[in-house]
Amino acid sequence: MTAPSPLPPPGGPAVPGPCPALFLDSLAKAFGPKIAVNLLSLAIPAGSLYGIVGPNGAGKTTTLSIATGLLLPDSGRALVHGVDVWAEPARAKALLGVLPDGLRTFDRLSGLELVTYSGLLRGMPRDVVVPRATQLLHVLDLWDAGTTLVADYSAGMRKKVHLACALVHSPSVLVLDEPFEAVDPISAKTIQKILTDFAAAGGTVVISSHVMATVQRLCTHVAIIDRGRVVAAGTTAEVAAGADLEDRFAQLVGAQVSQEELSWLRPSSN
Ligand SMILES: Nc1ncnc2c1ncn2[C@@H]1O[C@H](COP(=O)(O)OP(=O)(O)OP(=O)(O)O)[C@@H](O)[C@H]1O
Repeated sequence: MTAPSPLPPPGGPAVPGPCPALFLDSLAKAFGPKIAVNLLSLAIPAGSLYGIVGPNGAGKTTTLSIATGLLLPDSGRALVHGVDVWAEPARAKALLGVLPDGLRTFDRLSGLELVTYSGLLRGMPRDVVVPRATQLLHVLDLWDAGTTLVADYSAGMRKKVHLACALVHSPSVLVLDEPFEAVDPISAKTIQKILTDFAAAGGTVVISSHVMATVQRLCTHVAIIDRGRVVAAGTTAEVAAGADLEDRFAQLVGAQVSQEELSWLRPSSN
């Protein structure tokens, strides 16, 4: 077995150009005694499709929430194309499209109403937002839901309609927390194509995911987060180092599949 090549330093490789699309600078966040994000730094290049992976509780959602202005850090900065998310929230948020984890939204609306409302909130004219919302609902296979309220959507449908809300204003940087969770395989492929096309056109996509095969196939770059810190970051090929990303992940976070047997877990005979 060949030894894996040395990893690029945490924080990622040198970024081409003067200004990363998203720059996280020494972010820290604690919830009481729990340190969720521990001086985390990461530079996400413009035009990249950047995967953020890590074990449960590693701090991914907390990091992405800070990066998108949804959660105030204890210290550190997050810059979107050089604009400080906390110093200039309106300017920074205009550049962002966000799919937060466990989003609570105005779900007593139909899909068309919700996506249209998102665009209007972003200051888009109605005659631009309605055709875009309509097209997004068709592409994401939600149009047939018609007047069904988002509150009555399935989990996967909700994920897709919130993705449509994140896309409708055509932002520069998309930050998507678990975009493929609960989504059917055909819709997942559609979403992957949307994201790949968006990045090819110069947009930047940041996704968190637990599906290593998808991250390895889809993402140009990846960061592995563990205990609130970046343990590896760089191009997907650099981080995978010729191995399966899943194996590298396990190696880097020191995780092992539990061998403990649940001897009591047997189909009962009566
Ligand atoms: N609002 C909160 N109050 C208290 N603790 C929190 C809060 N949000 C997150 N935490 C804690 O911070 C840590 C990081 O949580 P976070 O949700 O960022 O992890 P994650 O990497 O997104 O996990 P997962 O992969 O399971 O979604 C966890 O230990 C979690 O319990």
